[in-house]
Amino acid sequence: MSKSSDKSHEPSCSQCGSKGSGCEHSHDKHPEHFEKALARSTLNRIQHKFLVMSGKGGVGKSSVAVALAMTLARQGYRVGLMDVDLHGPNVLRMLGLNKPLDPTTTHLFFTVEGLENLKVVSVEAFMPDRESAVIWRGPLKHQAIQQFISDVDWGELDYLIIDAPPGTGDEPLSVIQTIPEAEAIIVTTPQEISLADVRKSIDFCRKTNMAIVGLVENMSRLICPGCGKEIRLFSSGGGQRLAAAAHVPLLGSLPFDPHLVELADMGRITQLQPEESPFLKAFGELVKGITAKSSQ
Ligand SMILES: Nc1ncnc2c1ncn2[C@@H]1O[C@H](COP(=O)(O)OP(=O)(O)OP(=O)(O)O)[C@@H](O)[C@H]1O
Repeated sequence: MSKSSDKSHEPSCSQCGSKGSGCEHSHDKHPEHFEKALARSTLNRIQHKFLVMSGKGGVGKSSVAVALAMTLARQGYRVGLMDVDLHGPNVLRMLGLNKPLDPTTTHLFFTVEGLENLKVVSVEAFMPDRESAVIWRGPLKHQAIQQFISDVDWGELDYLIIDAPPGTGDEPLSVIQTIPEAEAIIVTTPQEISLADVRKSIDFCRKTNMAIVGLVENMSRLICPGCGKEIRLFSSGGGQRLAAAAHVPLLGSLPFDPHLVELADMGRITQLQPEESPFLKAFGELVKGITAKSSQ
């Protein structure tokens, strides 16, 4: 089959299933059908979709999403990173992607120097400046998330990592509606106040039929740079207890890492190396667990 006649990647109409001009339904009258079909055609070319979420704010969702995407990309996987934390997007800042996206570009994603197999998309790229607040209600957020899928030229991907805002509101719900096969990676810190909110995230996943890949406990301990002794910053073992009680796997416990804060603040998170960063080092095992599960 010649390339030009290959319609396998063209979206098919959600009403009749025909591709391209073979469809008799009016998509001018119902553009949402076409948008949905376009999103589905894009999603069919992405193997695994993970939503990084938590009931609690500030537990390290973005850090986990970025480090996961970075580690997978370093291992040679084709990775997309999509920031749907519409009110507090941090992904571009952490990666030092400060320049506005070229408005004439058709592919609508950023690439990261040295990690050309990592594509990054964030609402921040479309705001007039980085200080502008997004003041949107649910339907607009839903539309934005759908367009992040349908309008971005993601191409073939092994993994799409989606960074969600805290809680169980519009954004994770829109992700599930747009990407029903998305699976959750839930981030918590060990203290009870965080675990209580995370139980709600687990309940959210169960009520919406979203599969849970597992739980990640972040900031579980500090490794003293002087003597190497482990210091428990918060109460210990919370992630493990919650994982056991909720019957979800504990994917890993990530240590507190001052290097991470420093480099993320400077927009140089890609300079983190597992040899110097206990946080990134712990991702070695975590990614092994995730890739093993996703290849089953
Ligand atoms: N393991 C860690 N060690 C040290 N600092 C960390 C760790 N994880 C996250 N941080 C720091 O904590 C802060 C919050 O992290 P991050 O933005 O990833 O959290 P979040 O859950 O995405 O936040 P939000 O709820 O606002 O979206 C950042 O300054 C980040 O550098």
